Amino acid sequence: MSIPLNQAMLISASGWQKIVSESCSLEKALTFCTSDEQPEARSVVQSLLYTTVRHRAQVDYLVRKLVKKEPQEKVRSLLCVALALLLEDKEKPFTVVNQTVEAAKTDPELSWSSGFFNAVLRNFLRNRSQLTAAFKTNLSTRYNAPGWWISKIKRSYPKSWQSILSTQNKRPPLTLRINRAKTTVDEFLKTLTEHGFQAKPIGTWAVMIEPPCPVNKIPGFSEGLCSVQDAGSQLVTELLELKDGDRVLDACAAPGGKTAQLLETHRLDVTAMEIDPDRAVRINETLSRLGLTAKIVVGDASDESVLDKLGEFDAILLDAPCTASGIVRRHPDIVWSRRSEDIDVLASRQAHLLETLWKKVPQGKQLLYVVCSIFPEEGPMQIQRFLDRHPEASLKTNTLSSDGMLRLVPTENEHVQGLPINHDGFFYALLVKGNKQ
Ligand SMILES: C[S@@+](CC[C@H](N)C(=O)[O-])C[C@H]1O[C@@H](n2cnc3c(N)ncnc32)[C@H](O)[C@@H]1O
Repeated sequence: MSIPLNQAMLISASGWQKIVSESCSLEKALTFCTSDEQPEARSVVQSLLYTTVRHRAQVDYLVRKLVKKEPQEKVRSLLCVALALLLEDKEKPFTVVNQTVEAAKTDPELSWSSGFFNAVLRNFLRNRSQLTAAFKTNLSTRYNAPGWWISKIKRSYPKSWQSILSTQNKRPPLTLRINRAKTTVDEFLKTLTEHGFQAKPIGTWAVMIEPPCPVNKIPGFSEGLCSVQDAGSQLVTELLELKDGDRVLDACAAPGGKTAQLLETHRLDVTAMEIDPDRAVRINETLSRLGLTAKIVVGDASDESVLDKLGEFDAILLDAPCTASGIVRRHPDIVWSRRSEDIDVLASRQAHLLETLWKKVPQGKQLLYVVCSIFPEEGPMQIQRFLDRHPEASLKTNTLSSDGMLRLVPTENEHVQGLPINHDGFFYALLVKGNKQ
């Protein structure tokens, strides 16, 4: 390990404090408490913070049970990180206890409490089975999500809500998109095997590496032979019907994963639009590594006057801003940072984007609507309302979806013909103007 565990725990505790008391995102907390110059230390802290957020409801429950008086914020944070590490079971329990005590001793504001950590953590270890058995009696501690989130998934998916919630609380696989412009899946798998990696195909261009590893260790990554992308997110080019020479608008493009995928698939003239200038920079970074180019425009895709300056397009991709309820495996803090009111707010932004972009779709051409959400308001309900308002619009069916709407819920092993095996939650709808089927 690049830094001693006790130091990593102390740093993670400061990040955890930001997440809990300032509702800071995991990504921001990580930037706040670690530096770019120490990538290895950052990756240890990142792993500790992810572990703690994946056990958030459980560690909150344990603190309530094990500590009579609400501890000070800083004490509480280190305790949460330590309890999450014990629940994760990757380190020896007494290593975790000792390292927590060491961490407290090295911090002047915590040194008085080293005995407290020792006592609380040992108490947890003595009563572990009884305390953790209680997790199962409450849905929030069972699935590590707030009550409203669980009720929402339960109402939306009455048959599969449990499997969705438990998949959401697991670590995601490392999935790559193979760059078909430069190699093939078979060729790439061969290279991986030769370098001692375990990998398997899980979608047409999707390969999963087990166990996950830093991307700079993957052979061919820096040469652009592959990119990191969930298998569920890779279906854009299977759905949108494109040919070389087409002009495509990728309306909500940053960080450019799908822009790159479009350009790897065909010789296209792509305009990648993004409202956030900082995020737009990332499109360029994504494309440069792969040796690809697109016209990058910083602007609001729901502003007709901005769109009018861009000319005509043969196809439009709208990968709309959403609650991201489908990608909780990769961003476990989402369940805690989202509020139920966000769903309607985002659904109306999506509807506005759809309305404006639809005007730019020529007769007989397509718009592919995508969200990485599994909430019906952002998916099927959104599209049904759109179709009700637009008699000239229809859904295009395809081999992956018999009604033109593809609803992917997060799964680890579902094997439906044509779809990836292990993927996050996504929703796709392929809309066509004027061509009723
Ligand atoms: C789901 S992400 C897109 C992911 C991207 N397509 C990819 O595959 O890498 C949505 C993006 O849309 C941007 N966005 C939100 N509202 C927008 C708007 N009105 N116009 C353009 N971009 C917008 C967000 O800043 C965010 O970067």
